Amino acid sequence: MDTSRPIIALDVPSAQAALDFVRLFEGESLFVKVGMELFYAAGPQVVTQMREAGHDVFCDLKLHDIPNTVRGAARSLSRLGASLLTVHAAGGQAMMEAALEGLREGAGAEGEQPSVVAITQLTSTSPEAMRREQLIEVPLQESVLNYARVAQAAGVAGVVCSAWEAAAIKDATSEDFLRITPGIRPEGADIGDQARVVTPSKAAQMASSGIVVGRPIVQAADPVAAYHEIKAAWNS
Ligand SMILES: O=C(O)c1cc(=O)[nH]c(=O)n1[C@@H]1O[C@H](COP(=O)(O)O)[C@@H](O)[C@H]1O
Repeated sequence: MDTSRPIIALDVPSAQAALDFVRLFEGESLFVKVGMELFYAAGPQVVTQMREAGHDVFCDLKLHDIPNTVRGAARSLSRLGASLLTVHAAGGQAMMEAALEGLREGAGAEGEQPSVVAITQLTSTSPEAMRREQLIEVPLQESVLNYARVAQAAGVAGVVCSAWEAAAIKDATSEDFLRITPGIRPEGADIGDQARVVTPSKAAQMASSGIVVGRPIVQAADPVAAYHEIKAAWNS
């Protein structure tokens, strides 16, 4: 999994819009994220279409339900050819273990399976909102670290977090436990609904294993130029 490429969040409303977008990159292999908006509009085949167009796919459906249901969902998703799949750590260790079982069942003994990464605290969640709405009294980083430890105990490949928490997670888990970080904004870019944001170059210094970038690329006047600028900063 080549995470020297920023993962582009393809938050667009149709398969056609997704295909039109990746065609702008003329032969360059991208790492794209198919999230709820695109997956629910275009169906599972959009993942296959992206694979056939030569791109790696992060399937971001943030599974969060009882273990049996998540196991079935993961089984259904296992053969699409995605490299990464998200679940919510808040669903618990048994739920994350069930996701891994479902993937194994769906892929068969030899089949390639996506790596599972667990959402910790969404990057749109501020420390104040976490305290007020989730009634979590410890500092936000403690909550994220707790989810990371539970995710590691479940056997998943890593977590999704803000770059602000990446170094502490690396220390609390291991170097190879993935820290995928959305909430990326180039200097001066509109933050929008994100709460915990970091620039691409700072994310690299802060021990992120991979960055996820949506609007700063997808809604840029020149998405190819924006992508290459962010990629250069991330790899600097
Ligand atoms: O799982 C994710 O990718 C995710 C987790 C998280 O905590 N925060 C977060 O922003 N994301 C996703 O990352 C992308 C960020 O998009 P932009 O804010 O447009 O860069 C969106 O597709 C979100 O769904």
